Amino acid sequence: MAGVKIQDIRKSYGATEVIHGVNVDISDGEFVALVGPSGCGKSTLLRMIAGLEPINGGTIAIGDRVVNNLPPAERDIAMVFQTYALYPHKSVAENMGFALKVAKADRSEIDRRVKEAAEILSLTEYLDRKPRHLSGGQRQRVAMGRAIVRDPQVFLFDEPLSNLDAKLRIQMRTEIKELHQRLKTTTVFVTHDQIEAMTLADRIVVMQGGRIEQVGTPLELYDNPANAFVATFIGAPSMNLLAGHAAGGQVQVGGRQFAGPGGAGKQLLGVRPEHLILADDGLPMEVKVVEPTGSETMVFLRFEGQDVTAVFRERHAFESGSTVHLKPDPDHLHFFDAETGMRL
Ligand SMILES: Nc1ncnc2c1ncn2[C@@H]1O[C@H](COP(=O)(O)OP(=O)(O)OP(=O)(O)O)[C@@H](O)[C@H]1O
Repeated sequence: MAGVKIQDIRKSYGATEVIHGVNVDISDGEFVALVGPSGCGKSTLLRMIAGLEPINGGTIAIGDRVVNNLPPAERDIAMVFQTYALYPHKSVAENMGFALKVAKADRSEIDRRVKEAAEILSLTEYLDRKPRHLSGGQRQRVAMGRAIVRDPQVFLFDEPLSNLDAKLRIQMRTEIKELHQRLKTTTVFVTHDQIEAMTLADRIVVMQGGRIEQVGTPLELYDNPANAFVATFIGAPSMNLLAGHAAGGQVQVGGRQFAGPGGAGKQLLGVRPEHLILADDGLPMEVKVVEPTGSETMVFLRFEGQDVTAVFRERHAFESGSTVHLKPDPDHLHFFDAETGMRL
């Protein structure tokens, strides 16, 4: 096994630079998720680790080998794609063993490894089937099986769950997590789904516009987002950002004062939906839509021209159009500079 060290990596397509000097140090055995909105460069970064895209600057090392100029086959990695990329005319067993066959491994060794991977992934009874006779989840497992049999130093996943329906996605997410707990192979997992990143990863790299916004454990990002972008990207529903004005150590929002971080001028008061409390001295907000999910009540509101979301553990039957008073929990406030978005 091996870690992955990414140092000052740059990537351009023609004259346009799309990755602007990225640094990430992934430990041996760690599960790291790359997240960010569409076009932020996460797939490009993954493909550079895989050797599928040339690098324009910086170095990538897997273990103690700099791999910049090594072709994919010599990097000791295995990649699982969104489309699974299975051979339609080969059986599950042939798909899973193909890379070993190409590498001229012994027939008995291939059989042994394929059987072992099939066992881990509950695919044993499907080994003779063709991919078209499998469900989406089973195909996904074959794609993972193909990666496992090679026993690589690093697994690279490029949005592997995005073709599955919601229920299967959650099931496969758990399977991937169990697999990682069992094999402890260093993993880099690209997704645009922050929940997937939160639930799977040891650490998350949040990207935007070809740059890293923040790297941290899921709860570090949730509790201490470095800026307003990370604050709203991590967590669903998103953190509310209320326009405020800072002076004399206080931040004024809607005529109420909150103990702030200091400074003067425009600031954003960040509060997560679960940290809005019903209170008579709360901020007056207009109820737009109420969504009861059974386990909780999600409420969409308007406050001084801004959209606000609140989530309650209890059931509430608020009338649409009515006014409720909600107070940001003083123990869970976040403040950001309104101009730069940086945490204060
Ligand atoms: N072959 C290419 N030629 C030119 N520009 C490209 C090429 N491939 C990607 N890009 C650009 O590079 C940037 C990063 O793309 P990338 O696919 O890595 O983003 P992403 O974060 O993975 O997005 P998505 O979630 O939509 O897949 C985008 O602006 C994209 O338009």
